[in-house]
Amino acid sequence: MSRAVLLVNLGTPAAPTPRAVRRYLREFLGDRRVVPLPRALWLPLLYGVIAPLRSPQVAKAYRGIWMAEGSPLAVYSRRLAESLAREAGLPVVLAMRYGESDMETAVKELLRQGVRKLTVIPLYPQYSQTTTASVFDRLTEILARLPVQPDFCFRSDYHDHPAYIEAVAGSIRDFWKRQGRPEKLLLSFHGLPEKSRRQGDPYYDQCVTSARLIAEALGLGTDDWMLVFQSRFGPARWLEPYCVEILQRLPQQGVRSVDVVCPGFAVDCLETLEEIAGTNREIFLQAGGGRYRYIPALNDSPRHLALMRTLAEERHERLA
Ligand SMILES: C=CC1=C(C)c2cc3[nH]c(cc4nc(cc5[nH]c(cc1n2)c(C)c5CCC(=O)O)C(CCC(=O)O)=C4C)c(C)c3C=C
Ligand SMILES: [Fe+2]
Ligand SMILES: [Fe+2]
Repeated sequence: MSRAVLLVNLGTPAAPTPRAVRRYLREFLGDRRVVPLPRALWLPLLYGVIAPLRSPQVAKAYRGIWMAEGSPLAVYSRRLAESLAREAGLPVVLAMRYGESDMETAVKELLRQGVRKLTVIPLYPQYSQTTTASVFDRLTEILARLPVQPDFCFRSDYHDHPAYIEAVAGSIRDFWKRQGRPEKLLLSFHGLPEKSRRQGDPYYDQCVTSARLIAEALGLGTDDWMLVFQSRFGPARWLEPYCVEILQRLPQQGVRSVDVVCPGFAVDCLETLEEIAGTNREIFLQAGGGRYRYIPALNDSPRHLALMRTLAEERHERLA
């Protein structure tokens, strides 16, 4: 029986224009897993206020990071999938949860090619109901409508996998070898409403574990690093500490140089390139900081490729 790997990432607007961003935000923020408010309350607000008001400003942010081949999230995800296909010697398909390269087309195409054993790897190292669970829901929704279903293995998370910890720690080590160490390393993860954590989402705990394991692998002391959360959305309380607040405070505490790494992002995207590498640098320097560096995501590096191979092969063994 033929095997294949399906990598799934979040998805991104088709173009850095208000129109394309509006369409993307409607689909993404219209997902109940992302915003679990009553539809009758949320959809009019999303369609009537949030998407129209937010789109022009977010499109401008995308324009600042757009690459010749497209949105960084799509470009790096595609390159990673292509390299994995070459190295692993089996079909690897990339799909997106929202927007172009939809999951349904990808799954149907693999089945048409005779694939009967499918390893699904959402490109989210830490599980959350807003990301991983939404991919699972969509996958099973697609399979539920098919006459024949493949065996499938679903990688719910890899937050403490030694190959993941080593890939991230190794890339930080490489960076420091070339450019020297900072006074403090910030490990910044995408935020989530605090309420999700209270309701049992394991995301926060997994971020804490990943951060601790990465710091341990680097041999860092407690004062050398800090876990923070970025990309807050809306007025509710999100996971703390907020990255922006820490960056404002650190210079007052005598910390002049920081490096920021985002281990929860498999590839660079709007939230790392525009927010962390762009806006937050200005915030730190304005607050009196001296040197601010962003350490890139794993992207299509050999380290990321090795990690993906390990994850793909482990799952295949179980299915064999
Ligand atoms: C309720 C809102 C949001 C939740 C919850 C959320 C969780 C979440 N998101 C990621 C990863 C990414 N998010 C990205 C962009 C993005 N996220 C939100 C909102 C929520 N995210 C919005 C509205 C946007 C779009 C930009 C904006 O309008 O500010 C991206 C980048 C996409 C890209 O095209 O580059 C990623 C990646 C995780 C991991 C997560 C929960 C853990
Ligand atoms: Fe997000
Ligand atoms: Fe953002």
